[in-house]
Amino acid sequence: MNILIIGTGYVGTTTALVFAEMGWKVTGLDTELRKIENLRQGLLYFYEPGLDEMLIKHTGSGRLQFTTDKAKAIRDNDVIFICVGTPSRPDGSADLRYVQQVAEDIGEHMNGYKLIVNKSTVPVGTQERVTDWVREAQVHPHPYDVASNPEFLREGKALEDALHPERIVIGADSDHASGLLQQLYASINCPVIVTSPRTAELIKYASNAFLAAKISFVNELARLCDPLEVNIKEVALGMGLDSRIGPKFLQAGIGYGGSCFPKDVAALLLTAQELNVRLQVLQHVVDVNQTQYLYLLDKVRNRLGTLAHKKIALFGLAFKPDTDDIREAPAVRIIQTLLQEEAEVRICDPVAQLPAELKVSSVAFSTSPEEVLDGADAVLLCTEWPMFRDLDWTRLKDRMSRPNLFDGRNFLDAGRMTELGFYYEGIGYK
Ligand SMILES: NC(=O)c1ccc[n+]([C@@H]2O[C@H](COP(=O)([O-])OP(=O)(O)OC[C@H]3O[C@@H](n4cnc5c(N)ncnc54)[C@H](O)[C@@H]3O)[C@@H](O)[C@H]2O)c1
Ligand SMILES: O=c1ccn([C@@H]2O[C@H](COP(=O)(O)OP(=O)(O)O[C@H]3O[C@H](CO)[C@@H](O)[C@H](O)[C@H]3O)[C@@H](O)[C@H]2O)c(=O)[nH]1
Repeated sequence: MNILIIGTGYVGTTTALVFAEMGWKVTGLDTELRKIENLRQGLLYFYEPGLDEMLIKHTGSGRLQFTTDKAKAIRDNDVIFICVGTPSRPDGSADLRYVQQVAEDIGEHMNGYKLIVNKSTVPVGTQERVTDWVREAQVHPHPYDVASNPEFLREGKALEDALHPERIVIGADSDHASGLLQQLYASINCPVIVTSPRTAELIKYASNAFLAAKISFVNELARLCDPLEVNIKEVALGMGLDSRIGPKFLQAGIGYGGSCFPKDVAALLLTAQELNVRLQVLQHVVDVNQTQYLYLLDKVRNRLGTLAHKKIALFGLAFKPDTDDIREAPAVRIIQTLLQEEAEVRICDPVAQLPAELKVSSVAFSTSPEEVLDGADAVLLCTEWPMFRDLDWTRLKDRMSRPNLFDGRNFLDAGRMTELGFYYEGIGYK
């Protein structure tokens, strides 16, 4: 079977590489020529550890090629994975315009049986809509199946997650389609759930919503830990050892960001609203997350008084370590609020870049921690890049005007930082 991956973003590129690694012949298709030209030369246009080596390996092995020629790519391949973006519309619903475009392209150019697999995160019922869009665009009636195969990889760990997933979910309404998909994934050793497309689509949203809920739960609890003078990290450790709870996603901080949780939680809430079902827990998950970064800023204000004309350094811009992605990053919201309050902001991140709207005179950017700390009234740690733990904090302290350290990820050792002479506050952790 030849595989076509449509959309060469995080998910598409990783999926293409993983199938090439499994020995399949894979083509990556995108509308953006610049991305395709880079990928052909073995160059990634985003930062994701491990992907570049694998890209060079497989563009060289001849198992992986990239193109912008959709008609030929659709004709030449039997299995087509849709990996395009499904961004939020202003009302929070998932914008399916790219999925629809791809479905129509497939319908128009198909020349025989195709297995169309949707990997993008899409609302329940999308498999049926894709089936219709393909049929309506067909020039000649060719047979096809549409299956759902949601992706669970994390940015920063994309390759590891895609090569060693904890489960594969296949939503198909034909044995032929689910059989082909199981054959494609045969060399991956993990539980495979074969279910209906609607169930598969909901499993994806439910998983992200639950993980987001874990984070908001622990974040809210961290706010209680502060006045109780209890350490949230120890509470989370004690809770997480119960296998029914588990230790992961109990790290309190400034809230979740990224291209998935905020968008997918919003889309699930909208689906429920359309069906007159109230998802009250999930609504509260959003409310907590939207105020969590402000909680850190309250701490800074309590310490410094007004933020106007204060020099505030931020360590970390990306929504999490090991990525340059700043979509919905809490750090960006923090910077916007600091600017509204007329603070002077300096930011250090090893790979993420400032977005155009933050390239203003009161914002300075550097990859050097020393530089951003010069004369600072406070430093706010927003992304737990390992490099921030390994810094010579004693030396850094001397560069600051006042050694105030607000750790938005509870990443540094509070005791050690206090011993070094910092005023240290984390989230539910001192
Ligand atoms: N980023 C993640 O970690 C992650 C993980 C799991 C699931 N998802 C989901 O997977 C989907 C893709 O996410 P992503 O982060 O890879 O998106 P992305 O924005 O990085 O990439 C999407 C790609 O699709 C291309 N594209 C758009 N329309 C096209 C068309 N008509 N034909 C060909 N290419 C087209 C774009 O140019 C872009 O390169 C989303 O639904 C997302 O929610 C993302
Ligand atoms: O204990 C935790 C764990 C995470 N986060 C934050 O949560 C956000 C999301 O982190 P993570 O889930 O690691 O990254 P994503 O790449 O957004 O991956 C999520 O979203 C993807 C897209 O749907 C899914 O495929 C993944 O399974 C799901 O983990 C980040 O801002 C983290 O800082 C916390 O605040 N506390």
